[in-house]
Parts: sequence; structure tokens; C-alpha cells
Amino acid sequence: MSSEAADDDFLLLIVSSPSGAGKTTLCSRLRSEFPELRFSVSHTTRKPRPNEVDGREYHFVDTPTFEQMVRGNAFAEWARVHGHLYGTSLKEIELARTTARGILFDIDYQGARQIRAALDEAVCVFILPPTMAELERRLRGRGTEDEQATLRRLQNARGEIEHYGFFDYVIVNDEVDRAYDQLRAVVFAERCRRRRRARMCERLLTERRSER
Ligand SMILES: Nc1ncnc2c1ncn2[C@@H]1O[C@H](COP(=O)(O)OP(=O)(O)OP(=O)(O)O)[C@@H](O)[C@H]1O
Ligand SMILES: Nc1nc2c(ncn2[C@@H]2O[C@H](COP(=O)(O)O)[C@@H](O)[C@H]2O)c(=O)[nH]1
Repeated sequence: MSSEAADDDFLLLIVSSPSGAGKTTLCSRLRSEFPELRFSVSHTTRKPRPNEVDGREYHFVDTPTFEQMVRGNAFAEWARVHGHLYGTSLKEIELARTTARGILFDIDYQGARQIRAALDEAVCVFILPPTMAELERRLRGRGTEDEQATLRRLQNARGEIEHYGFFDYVIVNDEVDRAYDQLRAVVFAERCRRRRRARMCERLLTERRSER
């Protein structure tokens, strides 16, 4: 994974949160508004939920397949999260670099740290629930996990929130429209980073008088 090859305009946007805080909801809005950001489809050993499609939400694989990919250095990052394996393949990032203006990762803090270690320009956003009680209400309300998995995710939430200091931006998802406004503002602000404008500045500087 080379960051030198990166186009200076290419945005690597990582969105993380404790389970149930609302990052999938917010990322799906981002994907509609910014189709030029390619969503990174992770591999996971978790079983698909009823509405999930292989290749769309995740590449669903069994544990031996995932472990073989780890041994083959196929992942840019991978981690065990809530008892399952999840990973971002190098191929996902390469595909985004050749077909899109950026990549959107919905990954946990462990993955965010690994991507950032390899690609320093990655922008990391942490989504928080307004309260722990609301987190539980949302997770239970979604109804996708059984009781044991729900408790595990709720128990892991505190340990995840402890990593807030790593992130560049923290957004409290109290009211979804307000939280989304803040997330899209991050995209607009990051697009204006000086390093993403270097090519534009250089072009202006080399423009000849007659071209004005
Ligand atoms: N601001 C909000 N107010 C109320 N409910 C919300 C809000 N944001 C999201 N939700 C709801 O909370 C539930 C969890 O949201 P979502 O699935 O987006 O969480 P997540 O962070 O992606 O969780 P996971 O990490 O488990 O995938 C969903 O039912 C979603 O509709
Ligand atoms: N480190 C990684 N974490 C990932 C990846 N894909 C998803 N995730 C995170 O796992 C949890 C649970 O997701 P769920 O879909 O089972 O609810 C959540 O925090 C995701 O962000 C990945 O490739 N690497």
C-alpha cells in the first residue's frame, strides 16, 4: 500500500463508532451525496443479515478463506471485532484509486489505526451516540443481533469510545440530519486541504500570460 502513489486529490475517509451509534446510516447518506467516494466493501466472517447482499454490504467468507487471505497478505488491515473477523482488502483500495476520487471506510478503531499507520493522509471520523442508553435503544431497536451478540456489542462500546483521542473529528449523532450536516462538512473541508490543492496551485503558477 503506497501513499506516494496517491493522487493529492484522493480522499481516504474512515468512519468508526461503537456498534449502533449510526455510522452505517450516516455513511449511506454520504454514499448517495458523494458517489465519487467509493465505499470499501470489507470481508467478514460474520453471517449476513436478512437485508444484506454478498458483495454489496460485505464479502461474506468463511474463517479458513479469511485466514488464507491474511496469510497471503491480501488485507490492508484486519481485526477481530465483536467475535468475528473483518478486513479491508488491498484490492478495494486499489480499485478506488483507479475508479474514484476517494474511498469511504466503515471500519472499527483497530482498522482505522492500521490504515492511518500505512496511509498518513487518511481522515478519521468517530461517531458517538448522545448517551449510552440511547446506544442500547438503537441497537435493540435495529433488531439484527440476538441477545448475546447485543450484550457483547454494548459491553465493547466503552472500550471503543476510549479511543476517541485517535480521531480527527468526533460527531455526536443525536439528531440524524444535524449529524449528517457535520459529516458532509468534514468532506467539504477536507477537499480544501492545501495538499489536495497543490496541483491546482502549480497549474496556476505555470499559466502563461497569453492564457489569461
Ligand atoms: N440519529 C439517530 N436517531 C435515532 N436512531 C438512529 C439515529 N441514527 C441511526 N439510528 C438508528 O439506529 C440503529 C443503528 O444505526 P446503524 O445501523 O447506522 O449503526 P452502526 O453504527 O452502523 O452499527 P454497527 O456498527 O453495528 O453496524 C438503526 O436502526 C438506525 O436506523
Ligand atoms: N477493522 C475492521 N472493522 C470493520 C470492517 N468492516 C466492518 N468493520 C466494523 O465491524 C463492526 C461491526 O460491523 P457489523 O456490520 O457487524 O455491525 C463495526 O464497527 C464496523 O465498522 C473492516 O474491514 N475492518
